[in-house]
Amino acid sequence: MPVPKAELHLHIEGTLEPELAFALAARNGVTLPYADTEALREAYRFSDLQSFLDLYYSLMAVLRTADDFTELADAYLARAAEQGVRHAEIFFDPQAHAVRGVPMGVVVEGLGAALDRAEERHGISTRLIMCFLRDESAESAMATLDAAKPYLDRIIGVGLDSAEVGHPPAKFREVYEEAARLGLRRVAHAGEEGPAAYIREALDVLGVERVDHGLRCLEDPNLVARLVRDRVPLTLCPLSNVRLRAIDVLEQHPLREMLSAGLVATVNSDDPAYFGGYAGDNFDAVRGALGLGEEELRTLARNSFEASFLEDDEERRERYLAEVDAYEFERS
Ligand code: HPA
Ligand SMILES: [Zn+2]
Repeated sequence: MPVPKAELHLHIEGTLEPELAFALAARNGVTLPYADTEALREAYRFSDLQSFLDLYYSLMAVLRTADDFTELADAYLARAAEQGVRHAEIFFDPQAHAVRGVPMGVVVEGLGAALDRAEERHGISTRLIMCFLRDESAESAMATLDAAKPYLDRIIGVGLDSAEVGHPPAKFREVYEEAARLGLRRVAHAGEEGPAAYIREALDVLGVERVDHGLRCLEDPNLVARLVRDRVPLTLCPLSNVRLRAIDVLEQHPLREMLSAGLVATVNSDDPAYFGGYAGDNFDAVRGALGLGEEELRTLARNSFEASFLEDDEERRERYLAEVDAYEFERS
């Protein structure tokens, strides 16, 4: 069994495997512009974030009913469990569904049905975080937050994703202020393709508690010092970074330097159906490419639970951490 871990950066729509996409397309009478799953996989060659997002949004056309979302989440949880995931904080993109006429309630109820039985079926505790699309307007984000109000018993926080450059965090100041008033946790993608200044802005203006990606913090030593001092976790996604060309090859991923610098780095899968691997695959890939040792892997696993939003269940967090401490790595 792989090392126990929490997954903190996972877009549920990015877990849509080609086989399920075609099955849902057939069920819902949607025609996909690909002959078969193989032809679809051929399209998974990305040059940057936008080239991925174009495909990611277009494939969502197959997700129509609450059952579709239940099936999607259940398939993810089954795969995650095989890879040692014990706790998952799952993103979803309500605006990408609302524009297609699939309302918030359908998405949340559908995902919720899978999450409700995740513990029993897959041994995974879960939380749900809704993301705003940063290339849409702040007004649209605010309307989305409003639409989520009947479902806040199921949603623990807000995030910010989609095309980063040209859409700095400050655009969403009021939305995040309102989210804070509602008692929601706050995270945001920053420093994936955008500059280190966006990471600072996410901290200063949006009050985020965790930074998704945060890769480019290394360009600003003062920012790194601050992230270390305040123990702000970064949810890194190594295979994603290679597929979206944020870095050239995995061997050049700065994860090891980040750990040495004392950053609370975590390893996650982002959009595993598109980027070549789930959480455990990301651990294995960095272990191989960077030659990480047992203590570094244990630190990554511990960090994932420490960075998780399990404050309402500290007993569980302690239990997971004890599992990590007791874990015996296979020598390779
Ligand atoms: O990797 C990502 N970055 C930004 N937005 C996203 N939406 C899904 N995946 C991503
Ligand atoms: Zn992401």
